[in-house]
Amino acid sequence: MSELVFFCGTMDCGKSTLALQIEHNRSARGLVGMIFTRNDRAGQGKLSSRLGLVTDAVEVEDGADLYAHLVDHLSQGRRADYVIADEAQFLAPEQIDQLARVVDDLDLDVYAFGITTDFRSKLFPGSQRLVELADRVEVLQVEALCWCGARATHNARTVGGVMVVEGAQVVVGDVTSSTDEIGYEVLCRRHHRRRMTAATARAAALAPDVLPVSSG
Ligand SMILES: Nc1ncnc2c1ncn2[C@@H]1O[C@H](COP(=O)(O)OP(=O)(O)O)[C@@H](O)[C@H]1O
Ligand SMILES: Cc1cn([C@H]2C[C@H](O)[C@@H](COP(=O)(O)O)O2)c(=O)[nH]c1=O
Repeated sequence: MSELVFFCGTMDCGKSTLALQIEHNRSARGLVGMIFTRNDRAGQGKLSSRLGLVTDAVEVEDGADLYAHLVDHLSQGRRADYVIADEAQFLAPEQIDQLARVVDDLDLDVYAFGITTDFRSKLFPGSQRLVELADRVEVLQVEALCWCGARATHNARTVGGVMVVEGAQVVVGDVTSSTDEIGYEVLCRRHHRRRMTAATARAAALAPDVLPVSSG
C-alpha cells in the first residue's frame, strides 16, 4: 500500500540529506523518482543538502497542480515510481491534497520533507495539511541542538544574531548567515520563548554585573 510520509524537524536536522538518500537508494535499484522542491537555498529547481549533495528537481510554482503534473508525465509514457517533495512547508494546502491523491489514485509513495513551524512557532499551512493528511509523520532522528545543548525544537529568525518576531512568513535563508543579514538559529523551546540566541546569551554572560554592590 502506498503512503504519504511527512519527515519533519527543525531547520538543519538533515531532512534534505535524507531525501537525497531515499532518492539515491531507489535510483540505485532502477526506480525513477519525481522530485519536487520549492525555494531551495541552492536556487530554482534544485534539492540541496548542507553536506554538499545536490540534485535537479521540479520547482513547484504557485498554483501548480502536482497531481496533474504526474498524470501528464505518466501519460507521455514517462516513468515515476515514487515522489519526493522537499521544502514541503512552502507548498499550498491544495498541493498537499494533490500529493495525497497521487498516493491514493496513482498508487505512488510520496515522501515529503519540511519544517513544521515558522520563526514565530506557528505551523506553515503546507505542514499543517501534511500533519492532517499524512499516513505517517516521522520526526528526524538526528537532532539539531540549541546553543545550551538541549534538543532544538524551534526555529528562530535573527538579524545580526538577535531574534526577531516580525516579518513575512517566508524568507529563504540559512543557519550560517553573517552579521546583519537575516538568518536562522535553532533553539530549544525555553530559549525560543525567552528570545535568547547564542549571540544574546554570550552578550549577557559578558555584561558587567548589574546588581548594585552594597558597601556596608
Ligand atoms: N561538515 C559537516 N560534517 C558532517 N555533517 C554535517 C556537516 N555539515 C552539515 N552536516 C549535517 O547536515 C545536517 C543538515 O543537513 P540538511 O539536509 O541540509 O538539513 P535540513 O534539510 O534539515 O535543513 C546537519 O544537522 C549535520 O548533521
Ligand atoms: C523558520 C523559517 C524558515 N524559513 C525558510 C528558511 C529556509 O530557506 C527554509 C528551511 O530550509 P531547511 O532546509 O529546513 O533549513 O525555510 C522561512 O521562510 N520562514 C521561517 O519562518
